[in-house]
Amino acid sequence: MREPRLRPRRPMASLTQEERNLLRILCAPIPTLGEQISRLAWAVESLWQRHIGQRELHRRLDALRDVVQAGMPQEHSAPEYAEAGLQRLAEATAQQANTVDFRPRPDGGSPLRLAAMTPPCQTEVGMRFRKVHGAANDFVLVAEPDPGQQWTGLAQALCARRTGIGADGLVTSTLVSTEPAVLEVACYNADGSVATMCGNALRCAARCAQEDFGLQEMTLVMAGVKHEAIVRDGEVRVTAEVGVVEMRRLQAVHCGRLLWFDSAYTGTDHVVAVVEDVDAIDAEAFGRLVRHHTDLAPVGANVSFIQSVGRQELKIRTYERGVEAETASCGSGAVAAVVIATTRGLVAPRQVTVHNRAGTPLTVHPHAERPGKAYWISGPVTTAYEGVWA
Ligand SMILES: N[C@H](CCC[C@H](N)C(=O)O)C(=O)O
Repeated sequence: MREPRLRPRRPMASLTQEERNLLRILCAPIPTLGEQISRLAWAVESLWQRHIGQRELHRRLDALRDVVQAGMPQEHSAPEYAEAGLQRLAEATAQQANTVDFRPRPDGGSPLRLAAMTPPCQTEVGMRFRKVHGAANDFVLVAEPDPGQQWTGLAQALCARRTGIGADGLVTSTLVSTEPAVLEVACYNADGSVATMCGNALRCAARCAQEDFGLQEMTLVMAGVKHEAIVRDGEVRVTAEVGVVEMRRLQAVHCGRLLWFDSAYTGTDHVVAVVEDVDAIDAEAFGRLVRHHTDLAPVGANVSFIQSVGRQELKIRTYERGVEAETASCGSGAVAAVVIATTRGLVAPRQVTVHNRAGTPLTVHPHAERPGKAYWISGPVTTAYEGVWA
């Protein structure tokens, strides 16, 4: 009988890491019944956390939303609410537009005559402009513009930071009547798109109307919507209308955590997320991703991150659609932030100070006659310089 040839045993130390791992698995002691039960319990628990837990979380959030909605007017929870809201806003807009008197005035002060009286923007050397900013949201403002001018391409050229004047947007302002004082104001984003509402642009237009015509109180019509404006004590305030508000409009993942964005229409589209620390957010990169979120397609939205920093105080950062960058402040965004913060119970429905990147806070307070439907946005406006675009 042949002797079995025994291979010399390799000492453990000479085994490779892979072999050692394999050995550990093969030689693992059979788990006791107790261990088997606890492993099963662990698997069930992690399954619950991952799937059922999420569902439970959503159930609780929905229940919470039901509680919040129970306190809201009945119509807000109906599915038709969003559509009805849009309809109401469209009607209100049409109505408001109709009430602006563009007809020639009996005293002969027709809009045309007024425009002829005011300094036209075109000079022999080029187009006169002012560089104005409302809490560092900066604009090229053209007063009494040429009515035949096409603005899309020109807005892009003027707003270009390296090759133009550089601004977040272009504002044109035309005096329509003096009694009552009404101006037609248009705002174009830096990419040439039309902004249907821009709180800071309106504030800048009001300041320039005060400089040009001595007006202190006036109506500004932007995209067919009337806004009240008051220039007083170094502050300029304008009104913003609030349309549809939708809580938990969309969800996005930030640093592995789910973040809800609520939306509020304040003349233009805004989505707002409440975060613990606005400074820890890359508002430019994350804002851009959310702005292009499929749930917001095709128009997208302005994206704000807000933080509660005390009683009636919020901190905000805003990525602006059309500027396609983070801006230093945003008026309609501040209103959207206050609307959402009020709905979520972070602030009371009174005046709120909104601290922005500019370090020049805007204050937002409910319109006394239309609480919940309109807000005042106040803050300073500065004319940096004037020039001629040749
Ligand atoms: N900065 C503006 C908002 C501009 C909105 C614009 N980016 C748009 O939605 O097209 C403000 O002070 O209200």
